Amino acid sequence: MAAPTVGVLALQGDVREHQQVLTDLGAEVVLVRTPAQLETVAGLVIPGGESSVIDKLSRIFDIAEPIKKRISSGMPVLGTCAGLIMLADTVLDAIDGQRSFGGLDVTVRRNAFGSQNQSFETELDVPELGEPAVHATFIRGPVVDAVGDRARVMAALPDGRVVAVSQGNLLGTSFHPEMNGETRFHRYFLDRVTDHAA
Ligand SMILES: NC(=O)CC[C@H](N)C(=O)O
Repeated sequence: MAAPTVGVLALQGDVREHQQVLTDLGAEVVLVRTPAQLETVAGLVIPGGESSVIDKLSRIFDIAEPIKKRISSGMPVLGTCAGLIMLADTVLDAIDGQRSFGGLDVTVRRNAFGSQNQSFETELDVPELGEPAVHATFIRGPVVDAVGDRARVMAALPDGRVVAVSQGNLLGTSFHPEMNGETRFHRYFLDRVTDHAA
């Protein structure tokens, strides 16, 4: 089967890191900034960065509504860190007027682990992905404060704080798998893309 064509939302954030992982996994990658580019992709990665900026630019570029429509119609999406915030139905500690695309039945709290210099890395058990544990980098990441009926916890820290969730074709992580040579989340995403296209 031909390699799936997937997009990385390229308004702001660590776009290149995601592009690299996806390309290494054999996907065709389009950097998405316009609704026309969005139409060419079968799935979308929303990178880490600053969610309030991604939100603002997505509205300026008139791509926020088209993304919401694609999410409602089942397009697979992987969001990391700011990307998870953009996927969450409810965002706490949002900057004034900040909106998300939504889709994931969760409430996230921005910057829940403190400031940039409180960034940390840890080994995270993600039962669905098996061994070895995921080496997870947290950089001013959000925490998932509440998980609604439609969403599912994929991973939590030992203290119980939820840091990875999925719902149908949507997957969000508080951390940055794209920064550690971790490919299993992107594989999971690409599998959803292949299944959705079938
Ligand atoms: N590394 C990140 O993506 C940080 C997310 C950022 N704190 C935000 O609110 O969007």
